[in-house]
Amino acid sequence: MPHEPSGRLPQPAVGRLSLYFRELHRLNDGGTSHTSSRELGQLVDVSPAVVRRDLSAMGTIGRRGVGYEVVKLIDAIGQLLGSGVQWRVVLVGVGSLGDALLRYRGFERLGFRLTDAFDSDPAKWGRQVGGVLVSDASVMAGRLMETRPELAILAVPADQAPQVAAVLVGAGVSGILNFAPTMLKLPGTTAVVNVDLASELQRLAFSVQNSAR
Ligand SMILES: NC(=O)c1ccc[n+]([C@@H]2O[C@H](COP(=O)([O-])OP(=O)(O)OC[C@H]3O[C@@H](n4cnc5c(N)ncnc54)[C@H](O)[C@@H]3O)[C@@H](O)[C@H]2O)c1
Repeated sequence: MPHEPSGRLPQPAVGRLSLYFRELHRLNDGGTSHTSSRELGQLVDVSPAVVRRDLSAMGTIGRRGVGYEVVKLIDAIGQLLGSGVQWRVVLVGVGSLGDALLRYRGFERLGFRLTDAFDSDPAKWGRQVGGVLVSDASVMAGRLMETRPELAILAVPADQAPQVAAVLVGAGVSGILNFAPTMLKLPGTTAVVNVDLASELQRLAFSVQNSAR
């Protein structure tokens, strides 16, 4: 489970910390040991003052003339965002999107381990996708009681999403990353993040259209 202070951070700050985290990994992979609020700010397109404020809110202060130690910052942000621990993640719906997500190798390093995958299509049962076994969705509830994933990725058609989400919640899943273009009505204790790619494209088109005028 994530460390307690993350609950007190405003969502925009959590979003920025996640971006710093990504860029810090990139710097670390490239052999950079220290960074500055100016460099991090440039990488995620915010001002150095915002970077300093976000990092000091989590108790990390850069040293004048030296900056921030990349590895320590990765560790501190990882702990705060819950990536310092392993999360078990189940994926439901192994279609075009689910298949690509199962094959994506970037989740593991952030502490997200895809443990199970389920689909209602018998043609997919028994397949290994990205090293994860795809099973019959009708046995999902029972299986999840054993593997106890904390998080779920929902990649089923929109009309199927509410009932699949209800089964996930019933099996004790605490958070759902929902790719289906529909709003899920779930108990308040279940966290939901909706990723609606089409509406993001619409927002982008709107920005382009309005900045062109
Ligand atoms: N593919 C994309 O780029 C993309 C982009 C944006 C949003 N989405 C959304 O993500 C979701 C998945 O999209 P897709 O393109 O992978 O669709 P898809 O039709 O290729 O795959 C959906 C999968 O879900 C399975 N499924 C259906 N009902 C199920 C159930 N009750 N339980 C378990 N599995 C079930 C199907 O058998 C299928 O394998 C959709 O809601 C779609 O609108 C997809």
